[in-house]
Amino acid sequence: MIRVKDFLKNYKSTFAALILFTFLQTLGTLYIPTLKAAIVNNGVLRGNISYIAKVGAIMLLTSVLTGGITVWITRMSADASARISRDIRQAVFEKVQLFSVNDFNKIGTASMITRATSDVTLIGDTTIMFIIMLLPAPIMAIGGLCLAFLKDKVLAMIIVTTMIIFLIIALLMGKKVIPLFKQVQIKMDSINGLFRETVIGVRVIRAFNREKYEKSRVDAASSAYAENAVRINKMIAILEPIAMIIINGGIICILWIGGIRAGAGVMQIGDIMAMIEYCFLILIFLIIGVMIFMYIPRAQACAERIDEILAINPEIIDGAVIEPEKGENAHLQFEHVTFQYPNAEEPILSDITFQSKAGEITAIIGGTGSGKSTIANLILRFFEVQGGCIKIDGVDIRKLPQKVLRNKVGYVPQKNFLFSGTVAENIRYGMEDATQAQIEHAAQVAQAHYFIMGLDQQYESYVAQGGNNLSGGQKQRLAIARAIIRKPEFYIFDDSFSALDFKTDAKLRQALRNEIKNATVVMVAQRINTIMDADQIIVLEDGKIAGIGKHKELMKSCEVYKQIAASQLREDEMA
Ligand SMILES: Nc1ncnc2c1ncn2[C@@H]1O[C@H](COP(=O)(O)OP(=O)(O)OP(=O)(O)O)[C@@H](O)[C@H]1O
Repeated sequence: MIRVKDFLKNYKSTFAALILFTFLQTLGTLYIPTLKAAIVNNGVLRGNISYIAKVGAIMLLTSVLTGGITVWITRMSADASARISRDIRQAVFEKVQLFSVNDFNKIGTASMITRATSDVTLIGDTTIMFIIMLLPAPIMAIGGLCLAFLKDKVLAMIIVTTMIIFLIIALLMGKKVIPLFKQVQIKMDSINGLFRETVIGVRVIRAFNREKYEKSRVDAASSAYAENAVRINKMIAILEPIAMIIINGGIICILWIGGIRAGAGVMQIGDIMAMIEYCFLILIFLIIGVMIFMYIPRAQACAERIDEILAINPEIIDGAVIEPEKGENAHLQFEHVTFQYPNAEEPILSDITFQSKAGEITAIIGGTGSGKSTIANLILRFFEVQGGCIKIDGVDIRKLPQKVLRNKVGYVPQKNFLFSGTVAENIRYGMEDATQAQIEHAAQVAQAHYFIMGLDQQYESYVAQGGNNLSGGQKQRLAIARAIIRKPEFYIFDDSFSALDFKTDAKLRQALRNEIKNATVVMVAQRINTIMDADQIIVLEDGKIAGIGKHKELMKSCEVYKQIAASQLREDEMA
């Protein structure tokens, strides 16, 4: 199983180069106070101008080199951060493409979005902050202390003491802040979830005047997030002045004891200056390091959340049969299919058996919640059956690669979903290389051409995300055109004509008849009028087949069908 840390391993050589250059940059930074001390001790105090010029030139060169290295490190690390985030995001996206609906439910849509966006960014950013801000801290501390001990052991001990005091305070704070950091992304999940719901459901919220209620829910989630952030920031805000007090305390001690030692002739003025700079550099780098260190558990939590996605073994696995052979077998067969949703107490479908030949229309009708859409979803293998099997040309669909299976199907879902883009792009979604003529033909069959021509920019008119700038019937017709353009072997219309008026419904079915001659059609419907001329009608009741046959047969033999018909048809139509 691939994990987040494996993506970091791909950048081993970049990290090695960054570590090496960070080491050189830190040494360069430390070398400057050493040179300054030499200038003061041997140049300024002795009036040796040529020494000042010589060492000054070395100092200038060191500064330029260190600056150059810093620019390189910043550029390389930003580059690596962006690439790491890209790699992780791509892997998450690829993995998610294999998920069944159940697999999606294990994480939840809102959390999935937070993980694929802000969690990934945070991992990339923290990796880089780790290299350019945290890594120099120990190098600076060890290098700085070595140089300090070489100059004067007593003053070096002052630096050690300030470091220890600072680290104890940082440790105590870390214990409080780190758990708060771990909470941040979880709180972000709930904000994302609520925002998503309120944006998608904005019309219902307004229609029911529930803005206040929704606002209170969003406010509660945002306040929880803000509270957490405020507590973190308060801690960090305290850390900085404390660190400055410790640094300045250390510098005062160095000046005081250094002054006494310089007076006694044990050390020189330049060395005291160098010690002050070492103390300052070590502690500043330690403060930055500690702050970044506190971010690491948050990034770790993000990595664990992404690992959770990458670790999910997709419930639905591809089979190895590439193409079922067409023979004597029915095009579509359901054999004693039983299905139960996860966490449901009872099966939604029990012992469903029927078959359909190429060129036939099989309609499914039944009460709300009787399992009609579930049958459609099972053909597409969005879920796995628990008992029996579904066959295409005699081959169990579990033996087919999902791509092969779904390439055969033109699916019009119950909830029509369109993508942001143009009308033409939305129809072309069914067939990538469709020509304009094919697009227009599909739209004509779907009875969409007329309304498209009435739009401002016709086939180039803009469709908003989810198709929100179109009416229900217009969306439905575009979704039908998107399925028709595929010229598939199977059509699944899941209650796809419900938003159409009777006249358009009839015209569309007439046009479809000619278009789908050799295809197998499964048509879920609520209206008897829509399915009356189907080759076979399956009547579902509580997930079981209550009757199967043509309209006239069912009107005689199936009580459930008769009841549905009686509720929808006039007496003369019933007769
Ligand atoms: N993803 C799911 N998880 C759990 N239960 C589900 C899920 N989808 C549907 N169900 C349940 O399965 C039953 C059948 O749902 P299905 O959508 O197949 O009914 P339907 O006959 O198409 O209904 P309708 O005509 O109202 O669309 C319902 O009781 C529903 O609550």
